Amino acid sequence: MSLSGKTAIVTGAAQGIGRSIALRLAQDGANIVLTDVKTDKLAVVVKEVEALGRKALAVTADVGDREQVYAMVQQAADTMGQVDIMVNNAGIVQVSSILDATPEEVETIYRINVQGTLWGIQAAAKAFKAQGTPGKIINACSMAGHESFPLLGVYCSTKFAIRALTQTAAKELGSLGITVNAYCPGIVGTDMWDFIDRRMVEETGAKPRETYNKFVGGIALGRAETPEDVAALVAFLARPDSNYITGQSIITDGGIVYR
Ligand SMILES: NC(=O)C1=CN([C@@H]2O[C@H](COP(=O)(O)OP(=O)(O)OC[C@H]3O[C@@H](n4cnc5c(N)ncnc54)[C@H](O)[C@@H]3O)[C@@H](O)[C@H]2O)C=CC1
Ligand SMILES: CC(=O)C(C)=O
Repeated sequence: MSLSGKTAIVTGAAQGIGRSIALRLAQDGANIVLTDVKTDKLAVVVKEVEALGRKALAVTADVGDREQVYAMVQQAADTMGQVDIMVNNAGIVQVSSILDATPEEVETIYRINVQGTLWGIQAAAKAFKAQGTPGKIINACSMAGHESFPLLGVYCSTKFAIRALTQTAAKELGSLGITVNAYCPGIVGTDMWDFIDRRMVEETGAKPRETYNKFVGGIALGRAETPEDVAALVAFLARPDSNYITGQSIITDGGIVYR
């Protein structure tokens, strides 16, 4: 119960990795503010958090909209009394070649992945500062934030950007007692990978599941990552054990990308 009495905000918490992070932080004692654009699915995760004996608050918000992010963090602080941990998990993927990427696609993914993370860092850091408390900011990066992959170039560039934001925020906020780190998963079989696999079929003529299986086949530990594997790293970054770590984008991919 190392997070007992703490409040964590998790964005993109309605499903996939965000849901698992919310449940793991709740198991570790934290009350959870869950935010996403999928209101119905959020309601299910609220019940799951409450079943673990923690308080849960769902706030529908689009992380790409700065005002909505600030309002969500304020609502979290007002309802829970304080916020201590911010997990900027929400993100989307796109599959297109460098030659085919369109302005609309690029604008959308940068608005959600890059600006969404930036607004989350800003709003959380300002809340910690106003409270006069230290805090932990934890961003979703990817192994694709360390190495780029064909047809995922624009997505990878957003994750490289998140690594840069993580380093800079760590340098700027360290004197306030705020740590800023990122988790970098590998191949996690969520809706995101279903989408990547479908688009790879369209783009390359690969058979369904062929791209996913090829990536999984390259993992040193011999299996795909689970959302719970990712949540375990996030839980470490959220608890005092990681207090002397900041500015790091830590790979958890079972052995694909080595840094
Ligand atoms: N699945 C994977 O293999 C990997 C995922 N990641 C990252 O982990 C994070 C979570 O990914 P998954 O759970 O796999 O994806 P997912 O697609 O299953 O879930 C993403 C969640 O984010 C929410 N979301 C999307 N746009 C939003 C917005 N504008 N505002 C608020 N919420 C929004 C969605 O509604 C959804 O609930 C993402 O940042 C992703 O880039 C990183 C490496 C690998
Ligand atoms: C989805 C993702 O982050 C990959 C392929 O690394």
